[in-house]
Amino acid sequence: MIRIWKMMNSKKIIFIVTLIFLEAVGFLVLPTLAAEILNLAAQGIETGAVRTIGIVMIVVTLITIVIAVFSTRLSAQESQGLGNTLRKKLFEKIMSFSSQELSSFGTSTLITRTSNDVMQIQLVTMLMLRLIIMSPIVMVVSFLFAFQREAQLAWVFAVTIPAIAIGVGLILRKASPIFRSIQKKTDRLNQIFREGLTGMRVIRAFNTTSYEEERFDEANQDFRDTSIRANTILALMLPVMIIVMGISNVLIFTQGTQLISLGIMDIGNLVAFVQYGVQMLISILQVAMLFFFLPRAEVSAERILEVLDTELHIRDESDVDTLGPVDKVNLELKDVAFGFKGAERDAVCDINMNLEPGDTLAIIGGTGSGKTTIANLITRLYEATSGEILVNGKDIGTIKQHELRENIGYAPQQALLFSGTIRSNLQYGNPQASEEEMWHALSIAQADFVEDLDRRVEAGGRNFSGGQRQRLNIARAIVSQPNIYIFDDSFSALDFKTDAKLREALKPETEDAIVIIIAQRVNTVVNADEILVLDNGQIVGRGSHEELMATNRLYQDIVSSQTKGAGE
Ligand SMILES: Nc1ncnc2c1ncn2[C@@H]1O[C@H](COP(=O)(O)OP(=O)(O)OP(=O)(O)O)[C@@H](O)[C@H]1O
Repeated sequence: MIRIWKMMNSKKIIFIVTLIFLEAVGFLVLPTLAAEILNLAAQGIETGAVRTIGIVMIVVTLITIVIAVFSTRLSAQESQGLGNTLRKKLFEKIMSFSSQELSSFGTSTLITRTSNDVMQIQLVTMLMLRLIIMSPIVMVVSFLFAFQREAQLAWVFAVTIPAIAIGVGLILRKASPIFRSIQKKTDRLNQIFREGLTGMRVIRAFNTTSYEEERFDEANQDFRDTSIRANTILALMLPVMIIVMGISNVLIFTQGTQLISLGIMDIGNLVAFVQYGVQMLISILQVAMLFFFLPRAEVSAERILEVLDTELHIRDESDVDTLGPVDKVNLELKDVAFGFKGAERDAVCDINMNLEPGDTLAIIGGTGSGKTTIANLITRLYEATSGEILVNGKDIGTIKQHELRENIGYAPQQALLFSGTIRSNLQYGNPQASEEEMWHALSIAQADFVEDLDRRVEAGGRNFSGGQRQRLNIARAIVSQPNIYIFDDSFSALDFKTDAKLREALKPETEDAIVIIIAQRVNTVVNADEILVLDNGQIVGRGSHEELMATNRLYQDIVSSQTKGAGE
């Protein structure tokens, strides 16, 4: 928590503390002034002095109110600002995560950490700035004022303060672990809710809606019961406070009236003393309240720092090399292998290829044979476990990730669009793309369904069909005019005719570029300069369509299974 608080502007915090100090002194001076009025009135002293003190009280109150409003506003600004900084840092960090880090956390918890956990920190920071700073000041100043008013009654605090401290301490001990667990339960609730939302179609198709509802109800009830338990314990604070205040007042009044009857004490001082006593007890209670929220915020802080401290698996080294502004590149993979953490065998191994500008390479293979993994290795979304991937002779691990990816136009297997417009989606590929370039890319991608670049795109592109999304993804890759095109199963939803037309239109566009086409369909790969046949992560055949037809058993099987399928 301290590490997170250190992210705040220390000068502003000092300023806020000063304002809060003035605010506390302002409010606490009032009982003393009121006591003076009562004392003067009891002694029958002329009204002029009483009026002067009254005016001073009004002025002090007004100034204190202005300070209070100002300091509350600044505290809110600072705590909101901290939330803002945390969300920004988290977002930037998560955006730099590789697939490995993303899957090790999971999407739900990352969302909870960026939203709910940050809100907990904001809340506690606001409380901290107001209560934790205000309360000790109020306690000390109240004690000093009370002591100055009547030193002989100050012993009452020796009874009441330990009593409230013990009561609050016991309650805290019981409640803290419960508050800690609430955060974990929030996570679980979010996870189930998210799974339910994203998997809604599958849930309906498999008729498992009631099972999902039960799962959600269980987590929801668990969350509710824990929250009720925590709040029930929290509610004990009030009776503790009332009892201790009652005891405090009885002691002060019985002792105070004796002192008054003995002529040692004035009536005004007794009233002021009672008010200071109440202020002190309220301050203790306020600090205690903060301790209720603190364990939850502490857990939130740990969870946020866990994300921020995650060591990036793939990152730019400090002495990064540069490709420079190039309009042609060659790409070489030398004995590349990659295995997922914990997997029994490598997802791909012994991958070799050497591609020059203008080359078209196709990769074909069954499900899970490692095609997408190769694309992810070239784009450096995965880091090769061994071997080298070279662009213009430079290892991609030594080039800035941003620069590497500037040279790659990638149409992923799961065509993804962002909420916005078709224009904004195409500009993801190239922010400077002109209207003409965008229409040109759309026409190559055979996206003839687009009539308006400003047509709305819903989140994930859900208002487009799978095939339309694919074509827009292809157009986005073309708009970026890269030196390396990677189409990962991007033509699978296109009919044979459109697939052929698209590849034909793409040819003049990619004369100086490397094109890698990943596909399961023979028609899509048949014209490539070279076809790699992948099986279980290994290249089991390479050559042109004709060469493979003559020599490669697996390729022959794929072709015959597809021609049979087409003939049926
Ligand atoms: N995140 C992951 N964690 C662990 N293993 C994975 C992960 N992603 C893929 N794999 C495994 O790696 C292997 C290669 O997967 P890859 O996605 O490259 O196959 P693919 O040839 O593209 O398949 P498809 O044509 O079905 O998309 C598969 O055996 C798969 O189970």
